[in-house]
Amino acid sequence: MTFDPGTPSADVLADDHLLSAWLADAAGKRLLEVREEGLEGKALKDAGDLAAHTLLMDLVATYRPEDGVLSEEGKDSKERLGKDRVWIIDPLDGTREFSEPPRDDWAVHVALWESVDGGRLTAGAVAQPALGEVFHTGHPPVVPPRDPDARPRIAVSRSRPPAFVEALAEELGAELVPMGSAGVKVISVARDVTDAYVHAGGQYEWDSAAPVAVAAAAGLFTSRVDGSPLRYNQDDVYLPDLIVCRPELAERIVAFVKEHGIA
Ligand SMILES: Nc1ncnc2c1ncn2[C@@H]1O[C@H](COP(=O)(O)O)[C@@H](OP(=O)(O)O)[C@H]1O
Ligand SMILES: [Mg+2]
Repeated sequence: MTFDPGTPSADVLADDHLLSAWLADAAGKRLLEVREEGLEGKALKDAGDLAAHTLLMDLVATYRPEDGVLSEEGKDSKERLGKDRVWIIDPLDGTREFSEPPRDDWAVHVALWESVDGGRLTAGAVAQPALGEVFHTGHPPVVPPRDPDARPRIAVSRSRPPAFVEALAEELGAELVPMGSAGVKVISVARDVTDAYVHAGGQYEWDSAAPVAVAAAAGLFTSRVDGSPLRYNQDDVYLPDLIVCRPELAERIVAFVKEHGIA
């Protein structure tokens, strides 16, 4: 049987924060079901991408029919560039890890960009279905304080860690913590599993929009690696690098990149 997300309550429908969380949760539950269908490898990855994308497109069209959409798995209609509200969605981030049960480092990303203040993320949710958790801007994670003398931890890709992050870790006396999914890495900072996620070399708006919305709502520092703001709903959706970290680490990380670059 295919998972039925039901209908969001009136409270959820009236609030973009809660709706983003509801959408991410629904797609996550669908993905848990796909993971039980006996598929493996590429077939499992493809089935997951398609099931979560199809469900989210249906739900956004039903509950926010006027809004634009940018999804990793959909064709990019440039109509979104004329919209005041655009949902930026990665139906399954960490596809590789999704296809390696029982790994839990994969996520569903649902963000809302609005044209206010020159354009910015206004709501977002990251579901980690295998943990049974949805992190969202309606009730942002509370980042616990950390001993300033503790060794910093930096989240990196488990399959393609950028070389410069190793040099950065050495400079900061930090340890690298490999894991899958951009969303899981960003949220690991909010959960105090790590203190920073630094990435360069390639990514797209959907990989970071929802996680960055949640991180910013939790009071974390977010920027491009050169310290400039992350911008979303652009014509070109390639957004190859980012920093998400505890505010107290930001200056040193940006200074390191300025001095050494990312080559
Ligand atoms: N160099 C690169 N170019 C393009 N996308 C990249 C990338 N490095 C990471 N990503 C994307 O960022 C997400 C997290 O990757 P990683 O786990 O290696 O950090 C993945 O998203 P998807 O799983 O949605 O494809 C991956 O495709
Ligand atoms: Mg992704």
